[in-house]
Amino acid sequence: MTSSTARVDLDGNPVKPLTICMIGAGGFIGSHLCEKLLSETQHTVLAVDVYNDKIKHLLEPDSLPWAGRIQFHRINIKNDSRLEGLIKCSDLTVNLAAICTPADYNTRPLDTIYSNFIDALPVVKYCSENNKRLIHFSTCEVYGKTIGSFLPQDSPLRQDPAYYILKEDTSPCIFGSIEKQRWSYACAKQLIERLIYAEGAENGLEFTIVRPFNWIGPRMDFIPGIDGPSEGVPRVLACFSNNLLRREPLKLVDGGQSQRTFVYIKDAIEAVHLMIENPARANGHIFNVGNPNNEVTVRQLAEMMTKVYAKVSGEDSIETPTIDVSSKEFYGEGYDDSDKRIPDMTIINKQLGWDPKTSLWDLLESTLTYQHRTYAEAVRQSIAKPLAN
Ligand SMILES: NC(=O)c1ccc[n+]([C@@H]2O[C@H](COP(=O)([O-])OP(=O)(O)OC[C@H]3O[C@@H](n4cnc5c(N)ncnc54)[C@H](O)[C@@H]3O)[C@@H](O)[C@H]2O)c1
Ligand SMILES: O=C(O)[C@H]1O[C@H](OP(=O)(O)OP(=O)(O)OC[C@H]2O[C@@H](n3ccc(=O)[nH]c3=O)[C@H](O)[C@@H]2O)[C@H](O)[C@@H](O)[C@@H]1O
Repeated sequence: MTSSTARVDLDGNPVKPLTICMIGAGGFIGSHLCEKLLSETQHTVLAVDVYNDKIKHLLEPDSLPWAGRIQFHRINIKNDSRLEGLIKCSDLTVNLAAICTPADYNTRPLDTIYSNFIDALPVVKYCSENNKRLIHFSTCEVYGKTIGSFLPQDSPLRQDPAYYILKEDTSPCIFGSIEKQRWSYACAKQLIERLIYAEGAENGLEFTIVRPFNWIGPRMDFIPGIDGPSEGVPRVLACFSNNLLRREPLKLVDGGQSQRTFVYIKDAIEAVHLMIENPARANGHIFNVGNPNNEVTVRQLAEMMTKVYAKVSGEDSIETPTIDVSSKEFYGEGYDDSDKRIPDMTIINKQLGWDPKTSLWDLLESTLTYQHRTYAEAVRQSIAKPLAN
C-alpha cells in the first residue's frame, strides 16, 4: 500500500520525498528497509548490492505500484567508479554492506577488516566531500565484553546494571587480545565509527550511526545446503532453524551460557525509518537499536525455538533437542564471545520516541512460521535425495 497523505516528521514538518542510496540493500536488513520505504513512503531507493535474491519480489514485475521508485545497481563497492555518482545524486546514503557473520571473523579476518573498514572508507569520503547525509550501520559488538564479566563470579556487583548495561556515550569498548581474531569485526566497526565521528567534527559530515542488537526475522542469512553453502555457518537464528528443519539437535557453543537480547526486524526497521525522516533529531547521534526486554541465554533461546517450532510445524520435538559443542570445534581457533548485551534505550527514546514492541515468543512464532513455509519442503527433498540415488 502506498501512502497518499503527506508525511510529517516528529515535529510536524512535511517530509519531502528523498532519493536514498542504499548500499547492501540486498541483504537481510536492506530487504526489510526497502519493503518499508516502498510500501509506506514516497522515497526512491537506489539499491546497491552484489546480490538481489532477497529483494527480487520488490523489483519484479514492472507493474508493482512502486516500480518507478526502485532501481537495482549490481555493484561491488570495493572497486566500482559508479558508486560516487549514485551517492552524488542521492539525498541520503544508508550503508549496510559488510561481512557480518561471526564464523568469518576468526577464519577470514582480513576479508572482515577490509569489508568493515577499508571498503566503507570511500562511502564516508564521498558523503563528506559532496555534503550528503550518511546513516552507517555499525554493531552492538563494538561494546565487546561487559565490565561485569571481569569481576569475580560471586561478586554482587555483577547484578548492578552499571556493570552491564551498554550506553552509547559512556560504555567503554572492551575486546580480547589480538590472537582472539573474533574481535577483528568489532575493531574495524569501531574504527569506522571513529572516522565518521571525526568527519562530523572536522568537516561537518551529517551522520547517524546505528548499533543493532541482534535483529532477527524472516530472510536472515541462509539455510546451509538450501540457499547457501552446505558447510556455511550463518548466525544463530539460521543455525538453529536449520537444525530444527533437519530434526537435528541444536548445537550450544560452550554450553549456551552467553546472553543476548533479540529484537524483531520489523520493530527495528521502524527505528531506521524514524532516523531517515527526522534528520534534525538523528544527525550526530549514535543509536542503540535493540529490545532490552527480550534477554535470554543462548540455551534458553534454543529451548524456546524448539517449543515454537513444534507448535508451528505440528511436529513433535526430537528426544535430545540440544547438544553441547566447544567453540573451538564449532568456530575454530581465535573465537571469543560477548557475554551479555543489554542496550540502554535513553538516547533513542529521547531523540526519536522509539520503543520495540514484539516479545521474543511472538517474533519467533512469526519467524519460524516463515522458515517452515519457506524451507521445510526443500529440506525434506534434500534429505530424501541421497536415498533415492
Ligand atoms: N542483523 C543484525 O542484527 C546486525 C547486527 C549488528 C550489525 N549489523 C550490521 O548491519 C548491516 C547489515 O546486516 P545484515 O544482517 O543485513 O547483513 P547481510 O549480510 O544480510 O547484508 C549485507 C549485504 O551487504 C552486501 N555487501 C557486502 N559487501 C558488499 C560489497 N563489497 N559491495 C556490495 N554489496 C556488498 C551483501 O551482499 C549483503 O547483501 C551490516 O553492516 C552489519 O554489520 C547487523
Ligand atoms: O546481531 C548482532 O547484533 C551482532 O552480533 C552477531 O554476533 P553474535 O550475536 O555473537 O552472533 P550469532 O551467530 O547470532 O550468535 C549468538 C550466540 O549464539 C551462539 N551459537 C551460534 C550458533 C549456534 O549454532 N550455536 C550457538 O550456540 C554463539 O556462540 C553466540 O554466543 C554478529 O556479529 C553480527 O551479525 C552482529 O554485529
